Amino acid sequence: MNPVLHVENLTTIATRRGVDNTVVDGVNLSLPAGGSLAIVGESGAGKSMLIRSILGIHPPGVSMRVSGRVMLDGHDMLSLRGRAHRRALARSVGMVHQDPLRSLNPTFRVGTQLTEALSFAGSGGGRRGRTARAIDAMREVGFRSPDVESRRYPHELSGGQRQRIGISAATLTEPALLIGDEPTTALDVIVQKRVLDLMDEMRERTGASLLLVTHDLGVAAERCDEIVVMRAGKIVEAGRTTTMLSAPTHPYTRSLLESIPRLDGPRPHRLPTPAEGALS
Ligand SMILES: Nc1ncnc2c1ncn2[C@@H]1O[C@H](COP(=O)(O)OP(=O)(O)OP(=O)(O)O)[C@@H](O)[C@H]1O
Repeated sequence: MNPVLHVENLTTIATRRGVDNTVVDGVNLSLPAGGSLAIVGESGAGKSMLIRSILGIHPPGVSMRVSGRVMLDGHDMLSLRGRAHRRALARSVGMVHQDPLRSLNPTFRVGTQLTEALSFAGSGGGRRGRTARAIDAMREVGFRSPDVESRRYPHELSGGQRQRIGISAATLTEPALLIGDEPTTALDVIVQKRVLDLMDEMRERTGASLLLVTHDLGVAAERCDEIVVMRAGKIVEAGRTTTMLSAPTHPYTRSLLESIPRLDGPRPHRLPTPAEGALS
């Protein structure tokens, strides 16, 4: 079976104020249809830049030169431009952000945002059909009175409810790939578990594959079949979760594992920074 995402030798040079920085350095990875892959690494490792490079979404004010190959759900992403690129993203990718307020428009009711997402992805059924689908989708993510709640603005919902709308919006069009970009970092552990459970449930329902970006190796291990570990733009280790946890080969992965706080173990040490050069 073809992988839903296949990345070959992806390299990104970001230029800001005339200074070049290789933020993604020769990355290769493959995610099978229905599978789950976590990208872990400390802050600045290049996780966000990798996702941006895969999706072709560049931060404002930064020029990014991306080379290599990205096949996503049959789309040759690096060759797409303009409307074709936006359509491919809308059809094939759903994204859950750390802060759902970033992805929701504060000036539109949440129900309208869901129907607009359906419309943009080319979903049929007319206006009425799309509204009914949006209401159903809200019910699927646990809203009890979606007729009423769909008329609320994002700021009128709680943080947990907004994240549920975020997950609903990301899975509504049944994309082949669901990306969680630190989706639970800002949440307490109880809500964190609920959000991750809901993402798993929606994946089961739609058959989507999961690419989970996290600095939390514990979350990665619990939710994903495979893990890649990034450091300074490169993948330093990749493999099945069980293998990596029981027999990590790279010193950096071992340090990440040792830095997970445990109730029964010694207090973890701070990881050395790349500049300290203790690991390579
Ligand atoms: N807008 C930008 N312009 C230029 N370089 C950037 C920009 N954003 C990040 N970088 C650089 O890209 C590299 C990778 O950063 P990135 O944000 O991808 O790391 P990350 O692993 O996602 O970290 P975090 O977990 O903190 O989000 C870093 O060296 C960073 O300084």
